[in-house]
Amino acid sequence: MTTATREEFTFQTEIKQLLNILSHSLYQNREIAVRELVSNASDSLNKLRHIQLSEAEYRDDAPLKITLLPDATAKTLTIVDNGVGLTREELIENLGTIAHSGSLDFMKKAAEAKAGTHDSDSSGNKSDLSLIGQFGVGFYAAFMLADTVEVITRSYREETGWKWTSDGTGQYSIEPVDEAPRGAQIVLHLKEDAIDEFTKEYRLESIVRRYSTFVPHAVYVGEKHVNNQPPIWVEPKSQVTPEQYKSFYQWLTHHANEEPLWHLHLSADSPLQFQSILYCPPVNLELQGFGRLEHGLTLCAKRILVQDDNKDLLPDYLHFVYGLVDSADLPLNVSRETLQDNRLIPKLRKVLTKKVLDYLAELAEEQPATYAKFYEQFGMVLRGGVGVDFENREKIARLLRLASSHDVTPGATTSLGEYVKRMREDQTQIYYLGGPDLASLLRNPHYETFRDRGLEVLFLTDPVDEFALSHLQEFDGKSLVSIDSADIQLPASAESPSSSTTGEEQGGSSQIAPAGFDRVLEIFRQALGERVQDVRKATRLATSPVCLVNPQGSMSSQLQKVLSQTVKDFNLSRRILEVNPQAPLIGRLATLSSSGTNDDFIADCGLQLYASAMLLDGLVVEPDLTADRMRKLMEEAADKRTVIIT
Ligand SMILES: Nc1ncnc2c1ncn2[C@@H]1O[C@H](COP(=O)(O)OP(=O)(O)OP(=O)(O)O)[C@@H](O)[C@H]1O
Repeated sequence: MTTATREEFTFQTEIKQLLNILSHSLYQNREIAVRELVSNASDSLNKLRHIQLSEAEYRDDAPLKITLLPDATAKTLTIVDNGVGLTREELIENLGTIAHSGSLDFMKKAAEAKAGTHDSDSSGNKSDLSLIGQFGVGFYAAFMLADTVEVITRSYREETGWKWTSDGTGQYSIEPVDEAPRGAQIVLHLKEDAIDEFTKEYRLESIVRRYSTFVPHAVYVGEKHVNNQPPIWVEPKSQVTPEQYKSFYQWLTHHANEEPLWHLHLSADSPLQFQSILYCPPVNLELQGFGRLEHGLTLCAKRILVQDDNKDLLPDYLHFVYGLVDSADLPLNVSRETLQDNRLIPKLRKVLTKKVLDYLAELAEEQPATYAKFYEQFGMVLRGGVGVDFENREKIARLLRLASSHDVTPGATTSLGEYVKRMREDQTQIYYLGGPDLASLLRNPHYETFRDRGLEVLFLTDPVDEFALSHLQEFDGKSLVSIDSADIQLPASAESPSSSTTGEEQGGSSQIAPAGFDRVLEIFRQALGERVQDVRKATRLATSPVCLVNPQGSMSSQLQKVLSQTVKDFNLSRRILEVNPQAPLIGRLATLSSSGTNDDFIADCGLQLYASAMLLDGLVVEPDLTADRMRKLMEEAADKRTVIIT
């Protein structure tokens, strides 16, 4: 018999806010309250099972189970488990403060939904509140159904129990009780409008089937065992119906009414024994403004849950994959802590990663439309793997989809494999160019010669793709080069349609430079000084007067631009200014250079052409000097026009 008496406590402020949202705004989602309470009961049974495995004194013969007991007369629904239970301190700590991520996450989403920041869900047309059901609301969901909630509990470590009571407004009380079986009974004193629905056994059965079929413990409604299906991941693929795959997905993800984009059912016996079902959701919630999802994979040992959010079983660039992995090679009493040192995990990760990447390659080949949908949603995450997973980078590179000059229809993409198939026989490099959008890339001076010679260029409008390709360096034995770099080698077979654009270095006929061209180069060189590494005759321009080339081995312009915006004190590499002797402006400057009086004007043109070329790469240099020079050049041009008129 305990001597302590009833004590009153006040909820943490965040809980008061949470309770307020729950009891008012989620009427249509309130069946998830049952899911949350069953899930908590299941967690508690998992904890007890783990303790029983390692500590003999807590073992007994009672089967672990969860029971839902509706009582229409008492207007209650009670969820009973014989798990670990809670001590008085645990009641205060766990049910009086928000210390766990699920409820906090929920609060954030609910606040966003209220503010109308998101207006569509995964299917693109329902209210955002349905999305909220995907986040663990936790124990407080009980107040969606109940006016008053009682928790009668006894911890496995104690002889006597406790009763926690609250009406969900601001306070709760705790008092000792003598008679309490081990575990917890959550008694929901149902709200008037919930009594009818949540005291009907058939209704509760259907909720349990919908949300809790795969809970790894027996769930009863009254006397009836409701979730008595075998775990589908241990069944042969041929025995599992599409409906079962779907409901397992919905159970794992909490994404009610959603079908996965694809699933992968794996089974292996040696050298590793495991079964697994992996799923890809149809949409990437991270693209819809939700923060990074941290779900991980569910890990089981011989069908018994070990961890429900293991993030070591797949690399980060596959973190969008949901699923379950069950291995008989894993000891049952393994804990989160000892798992980190378990040598099986890296082995499983290696196999699972390979299987997912192989499956994606197969999907791309056999169901290109589904793969395109997948890539649209998750390509941005996947491609990050090129830079971090050395072992699989070629496999990931094969999965990339990029825009290309081969087909410039907006949205059209190609793969590196397809590019290589279209390459000329004597082409040794894969060409790419980064820029802000397709329209600017098509107008980029560097592209001119490739366009004229019919050489395909990959257009990278997202710097992440460029980072991926620059990490990759090579694909299928061909080096990947940005066409604004000096490392470019054009195939001899790609003779320009007009011999004038074929450069000396490429083995074509040399461009005939007008008299005075060398003098122009000299004046440009002097004017630009340290700004550039060199000024030289262009070998790759058709009509533009100049272009800036990145010296051998340095980063592409686009990457430098991104880094200069993000890295403090980033030094742009000095580039080479290539001057096109065939451009009318350069021809005219060459003629003017015969008289020394035009040197200043030619120097100004050189500086201005350099500033404009940098501008095309999105970089603004010396804005004050550039603006002054522009004004001066315009004044000169205006004066000339005045002379002509008068
Ligand atoms: N039936 C139960 N038996 C024992 N402890 C429980 C039970 N239900 C809840 N708890 C305790 O209360 C805590 C808070 O539960 P709640 O459902 O709000 O969050 P959670 O399950 O920890 O987190 P999340 O919902 O984010 O996964 C749990 O972590 C657990 O310690």
